[in-house]
Amino acid sequence: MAPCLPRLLSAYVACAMPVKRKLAAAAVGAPVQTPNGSRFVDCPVCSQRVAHYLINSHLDYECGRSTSSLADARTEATAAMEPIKRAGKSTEMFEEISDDLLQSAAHPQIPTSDREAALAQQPWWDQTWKPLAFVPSRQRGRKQPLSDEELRQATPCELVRNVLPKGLAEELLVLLLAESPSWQRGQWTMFGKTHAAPRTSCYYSLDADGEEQVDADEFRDVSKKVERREALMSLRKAADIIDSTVQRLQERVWPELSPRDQQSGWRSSYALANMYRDGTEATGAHADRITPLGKRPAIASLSIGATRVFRVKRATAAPEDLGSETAAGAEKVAGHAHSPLEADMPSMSGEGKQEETLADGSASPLSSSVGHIDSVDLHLVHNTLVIMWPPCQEEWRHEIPRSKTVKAHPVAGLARINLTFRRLDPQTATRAPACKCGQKAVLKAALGKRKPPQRLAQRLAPGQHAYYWCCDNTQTGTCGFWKWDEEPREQPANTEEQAKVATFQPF
Ligand SMILES: O=C(O)CCC(=O)C(=O)O
Ligand SMILES: [Fe+2]
Repeated sequence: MAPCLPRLLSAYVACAMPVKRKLAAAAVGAPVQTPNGSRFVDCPVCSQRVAHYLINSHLDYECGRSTSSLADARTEATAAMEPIKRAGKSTEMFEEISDDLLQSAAHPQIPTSDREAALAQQPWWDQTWKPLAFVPSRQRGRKQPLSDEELRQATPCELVRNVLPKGLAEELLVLLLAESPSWQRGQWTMFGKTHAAPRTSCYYSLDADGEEQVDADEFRDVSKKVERREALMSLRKAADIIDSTVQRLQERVWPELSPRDQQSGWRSSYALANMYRDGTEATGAHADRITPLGKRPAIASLSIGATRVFRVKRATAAPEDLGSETAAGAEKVAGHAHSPLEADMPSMSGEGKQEETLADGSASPLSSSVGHIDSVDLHLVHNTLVIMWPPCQEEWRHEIPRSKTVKAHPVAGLARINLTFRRLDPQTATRAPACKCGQKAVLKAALGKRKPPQRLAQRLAPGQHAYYWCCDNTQTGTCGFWKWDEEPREQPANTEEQAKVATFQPF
């Protein structure tokens, strides 16, 4: 009987958890609004005052669990260091991260809204609030700084500084630095030649919902070489905070979101981790594949460790739209050492090919204050989140260029770890047609000269893109399969009333 007890207990806890959360959520009173606009609720279990959008995360990870989460964090850290010790390498760097750091991960979080409110009171040019976004100036060799607001207006990207509590960001960094030696280098074959990605990667599952339906390798964002693992506890904690952050900010870009995100609030289902050991490792210009994510995905990208430049550039048409498929595109991809398996289309950054208007014909949203901007460099310091809102994957490309001047992090040195939190869309992934090679076709947004036929154009709402499916066989060459996607986006819920109904409720 006795050996069954722990199992029974854990089964009880697993069953009781959602009940505890539901009961507790039902008992949460109306949020209290502070003069700076932050909203808090009192936790009905431990009475702690928590930012209202963090109550679920608090109930799941924090409430009454600080001692056990500290113990869990220690166990995880020790386990993560094992492979390094076995390989005879020094763990000194990790041990420098003292108990204090692990303990701070178990302390109640500083409500993000409070911290943001305090930071927002400082002008963005203040010493402690350095600009992180720059428009490269080709004429004078000087870069023009952008405020975070200007960045939001000029691109579909948004920066969130200090997104995680400090202790959690450092705990995550230490754990992932320890894990990363076992990550894989993606590989892809092009015209019979195999290339290795100039970085190592790993998938971490956060929510298995629907994953089993799209487990086929062809839906993966990167090469089949890259493994998928269960997320570590600290990664789940981070994902929770990132989900809440994205949900809190999504109101501003409401009409741009996919109907699914409008209805249920964005939340991540997996994270793709990348490790760049130093400035020689990179990611070439690409857009993330939308086949596994659905149209108009939002992607949240966390940087920890060394500071690297993240460059976003307006996309022109896909190479095939410009009639320059294969050789030129392949060369560009090889030049960036970037896998076409993870890129929807190679970057066509050549000046003169840039469009003056967005793909839907509308003018750049920021023409008035910072002008039409084609390219922005974001200096991603430790613990910064970049949210790529739609239509970033449709109309822009992003990259981490190689660099000789990487700003080191005290713990990670020149190494940077990136986690892109993504939401799987099993519906889009499973309706992909098969191409003539017998593989699943991939979904792409039509840009530039590729205009949809009248019957499809009529069904598209203003600003909505047309999409097409095409063969993505780079190994033995494309079979030429190509087909318009006949399923236009549902009407977005863009009236105030609809928006209210559909806005994600924290519980
Ligand atoms: O490292 C980064 O910030 C970008 C990574 C990326 O674009 C990707 O994994 O698709
Ligand atoms: Fe990407």
